[in-house]
Amino acid sequence: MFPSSANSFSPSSLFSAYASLTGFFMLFRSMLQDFVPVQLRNYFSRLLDRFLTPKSKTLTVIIDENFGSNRNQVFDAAELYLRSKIGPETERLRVGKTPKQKHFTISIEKGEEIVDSFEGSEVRWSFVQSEKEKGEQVKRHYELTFEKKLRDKVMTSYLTHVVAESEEIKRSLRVVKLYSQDVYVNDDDNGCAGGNWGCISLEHPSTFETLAMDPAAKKKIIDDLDRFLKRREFYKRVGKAWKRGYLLYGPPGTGKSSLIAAMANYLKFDVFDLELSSIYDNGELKRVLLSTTNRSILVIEDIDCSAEVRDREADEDQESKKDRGRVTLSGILNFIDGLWSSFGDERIIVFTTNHKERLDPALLRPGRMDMHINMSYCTGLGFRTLVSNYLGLDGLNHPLCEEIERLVDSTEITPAELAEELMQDDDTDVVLGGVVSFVEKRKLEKSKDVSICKEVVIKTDDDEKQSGCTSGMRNRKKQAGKRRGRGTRVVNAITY
Ligand SMILES: Nc1ncnc2c1ncn2[C@@H]1O[C@H](COP(=O)(O)OP(=O)(O)OP(=O)(O)O)[C@@H](O)[C@H]1O
Ligand SMILES: [Mg+2]
Repeated sequence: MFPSSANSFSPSSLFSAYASLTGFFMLFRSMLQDFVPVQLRNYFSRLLDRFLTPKSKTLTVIIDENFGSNRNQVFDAAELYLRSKIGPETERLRVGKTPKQKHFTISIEKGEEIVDSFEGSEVRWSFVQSEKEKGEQVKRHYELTFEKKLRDKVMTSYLTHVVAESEEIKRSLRVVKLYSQDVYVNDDDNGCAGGNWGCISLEHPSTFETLAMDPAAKKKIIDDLDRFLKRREFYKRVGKAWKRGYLLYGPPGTGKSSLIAAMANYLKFDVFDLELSSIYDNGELKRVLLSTTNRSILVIEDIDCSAEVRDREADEDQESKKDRGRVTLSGILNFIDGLWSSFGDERIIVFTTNHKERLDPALLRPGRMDMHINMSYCTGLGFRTLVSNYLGLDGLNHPLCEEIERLVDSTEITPAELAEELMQDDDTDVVLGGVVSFVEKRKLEKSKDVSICKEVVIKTDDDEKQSGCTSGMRNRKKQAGKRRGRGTRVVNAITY
């Protein structure tokens, strides 16, 4: 039927060979359709495909936007993670912003590819979005492509890394909230948790960089916070609630509230500002505290000014008389390290006071508050930080700064007072000249004050006892100026 050699091919013989071959395949196909079941036919067709299609060395993982009826956590994590991987080779991006967002949100456009490397291996991401059909929702997914041999590494370590990194990014983008019982706004769009707390965004600009404080003490606090965050497993192992307590004490205007804001901005923890005087009794305290959220800082300012929590023995007497309708120190201690302390995770509790000596020893006993931080009068180094904050100046570069630092070191003057002086004029020389006269005047006043105090020492003590708390926290702040210059000089000391 076929010619024996290539030389003997003629157009007519070729045509007849082609016709008979085609006839054979048509006959074979109709026999196949008539006698071979469809499943077997499909099987052979797939087998043939497998042998004929060249083998791919890569694997592509599809990450859909939704997982069942829920959002797919890996998709959301990839969306955030890939924002940080957008490089100069990307040609099309999407940008957007809601009225409440502070920053633009940038994401990759469909069809764009991003190359990422992880422990020396390369993976490729691309974003795919289906065209919108009538009545259908747009479907979006990421395709993650990598060499097949990397399958285990990508599916375990790499995806875990993507999720962890995205959590970190989320944390850094988070807007910190300030919760209070006195605020009636509770804007869910703003990410406020429910409960009986009102909430606004914490716009306090204080950070550890802007805080005028002894650098060593500042570092100790930052290290302590870092250690606390990393110790989830440790707290579990030793059977302790994952909490940390700080007692901030020192004269008015030395930065206690600023330090709390700096902590919140550093950790991206919300702040719950608890005004004890607005709480009716221990029962309400319990309800209020239980509605606080994880990763938060509970602040009780001027703890010495809550008369009920100054003396626990008196509390106990009162309790025995079934005197209800007030918050007691025992009620608070129960939440610090009593049975109720184990509620929630990653909680920080901060108490502030201007009069540590007036606190109940039960509050001060070792282990109750983990760190006692003395926020004291400004030091020369602290002044240098203020100069950089307020004048944008390296203190070493101005001839007056050295003199002021020396003066500040030997005078009891608060960072708040110096901050006020540093805002008096736009001209740096005028401002610093003003600071010199202000500090010198204070020094003089102080030396006169000491001689007067020596004469009327008993009266002054009484005054001190009566002043602080009875006038209430807010009034006390107004009095702060009058009481400037009192107290011992311990510079930002920390005790555990
Ligand atoms: N250590 C500091 N570093 C930088 N700025 C400070 C510092 N201390 C005070 N200030 C400035 O003074 C203002 C008042 O300080 P802050 O409210 O933090 O003091 P406080 O110790 O909480 O006072 P009070 O005991 O009256 O509550 C701050 O807004 C800030 O501008
Ligand atoms: Mg304060």
